[in-house]
Amino acid sequence: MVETLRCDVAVIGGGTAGISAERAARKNGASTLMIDPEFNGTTCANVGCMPSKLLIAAAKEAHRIGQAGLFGIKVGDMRIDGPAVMRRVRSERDRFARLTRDSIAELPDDVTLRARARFDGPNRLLLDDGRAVEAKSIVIATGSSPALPGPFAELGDRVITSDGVFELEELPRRLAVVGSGAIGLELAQAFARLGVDVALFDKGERMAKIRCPRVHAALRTIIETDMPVHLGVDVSPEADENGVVVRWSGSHSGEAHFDLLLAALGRPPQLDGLDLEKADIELDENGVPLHDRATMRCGESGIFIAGDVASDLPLLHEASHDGAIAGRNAAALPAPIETERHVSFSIVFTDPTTASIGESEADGAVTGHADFSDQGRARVEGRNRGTLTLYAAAPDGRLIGADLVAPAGEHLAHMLAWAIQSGKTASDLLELPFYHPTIEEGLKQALRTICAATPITLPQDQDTGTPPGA
Ligand SMILES: Cc1cc2nc3c(=O)[nH]c(=O)nc-3n(C[C@H](O)[C@H](O)[C@H](O)COP(=O)(O)OP(=O)(O)OC[C@H]3O[C@@H](n4cnc5c(N)ncnc54)[C@H](O)[C@@H]3O)c2cc1C
Ligand SMILES: NC(=O)c1ccc[n+]([C@@H]2O[C@H](COP(=O)([O-])OP(=O)(O)OC[C@H]3O[C@@H](n4cnc5c(N)ncnc54)[C@H](O)[C@@H]3O)[C@@H](O)[C@H]2O)c1
Repeated sequence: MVETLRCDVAVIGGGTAGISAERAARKNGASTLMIDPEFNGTTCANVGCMPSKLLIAAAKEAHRIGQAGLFGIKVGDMRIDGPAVMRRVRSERDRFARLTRDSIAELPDDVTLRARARFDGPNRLLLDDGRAVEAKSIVIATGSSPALPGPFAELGDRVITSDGVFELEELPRRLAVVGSGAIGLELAQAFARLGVDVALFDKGERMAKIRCPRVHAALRTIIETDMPVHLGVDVSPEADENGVVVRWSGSHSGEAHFDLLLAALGRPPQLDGLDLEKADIELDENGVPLHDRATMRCGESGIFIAGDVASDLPLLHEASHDGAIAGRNAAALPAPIETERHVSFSIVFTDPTTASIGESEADGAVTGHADFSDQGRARVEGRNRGTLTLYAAAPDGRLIGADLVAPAGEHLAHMLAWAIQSGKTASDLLELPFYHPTIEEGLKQALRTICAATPITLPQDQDTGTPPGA
């Protein structure tokens, strides 16, 4: 006889989205169970956001020291101690991971189930420990995992993904990075700035899904100062006695030798083994349950989805928001509440920072540009590289999106995302104070272009001149 556990809301997956869903469901009065085979802390803490930012922090430091000469400061020979760099990445990473595990350990005892779950019906799950769970509603929060297609997988120990890269004891001498999305770009630049001989490849023509050609061209120029970039190429990797030989063809062709290949080829949702055919929900062409982003509900069912597995915006803050929405609505079934979603934005932690916010050059959108190569504060700091394109709706001049690669880009991206979500126009922003001398002043150029291109007026009570270097 199968032991069957019962609850109001069962959550499959104990990562960021699952933890948030369980918390929201319990807060809304539901009895909950959260199921995960490991409860090993989140992807973000173990192999995602945090270790990648730790590696980038080391690279940034090395780069800054390398730039010291620009300011007349002589620092002598810099030596990068690769094993020490990787040790700090891991020890700080382990601390973050431990904190996420501690927060799971603090949950009431009867909430967590250490097992792998699969559907046995729309309201029933089977666990790999032989037990079953019956729930009024179920939240799928199983995350995503790195893609490693055939020719890459065949490289054996000569290929790594983001799951293994932070375990390297030593920095490789020569590294091929295939995939110029967020993961590939961030890690390629970090390793290059730590002295690794890196080359970056992508079958596509656009890095980090940047929409504006002008911003993309600036990004490419910046990345090419750190490494060769091969876009629009088919990559054929092959293991040899010294490492990996990479041959490429397409927009151009060539061959080069590396010690290791980092595959950053996307992260498909983790749906294998969930037996979704028994869940009685509709799937899209990629097998992802169709769902409404306002409720995270799958059709009219009692099943909800949250985080990377939903394949909407595989980002940490979205996973956490998805989870809160799904958990609350799973508890509120059958009366889900619609939530207006945040303006979308993604920040890629290159130096300078790359970001895409909101919508792009939709029909009739007006664009404004700002260039940071001669911007005052950026020049003062020797960080004067990058450009920004703002998109505004015509004819009202309401800001709808932006693409940028710019110094202080993560802060500009937040300001712009908040302004867009608040429905501000270019003119509204120009009425706000801009401190001098700051990187933020660089925005004025783009905002003024938008005012000039739309019927909205430049604010009458503001100076339209520019302080030195603004
Ligand atoms: C290298 C890297 C860098 C990143 N950097 C950033 C960044 O800077 N900013 C940002 O916003 N995002 C970043 N991300 C993305 C971010 O980490 C993810 O969007 C986020 O962690 C997804 O959370 P999740 O809850 O969906 O998945 P996870 O945290 O992976 O949780 C999924 C859980 O489901 C469990 N599970 C799977 N199958 C089953 C099953 N059948 N039964 C039970 N449990 C199951 C797994 O064990 C896992 O614990 C990065 C990702 C990577 C890889
Ligand atoms: N800073 C951040 O917020 C951050 C950082 C890292 C990751 N992430 C999240 O993780 C997700 C996954 O990141 P990712 O970079 O792996 O995926 P991605 O989908 O962003 O990029 C994958 C890239 O690999 C290329 N590619 C795929 N197959 C290829 C092949 N066979 N040969 C050559 N190129 C190939 C694609 O053209 C694409 O440019 C991102 O979508 C992002 O949401 C976010």
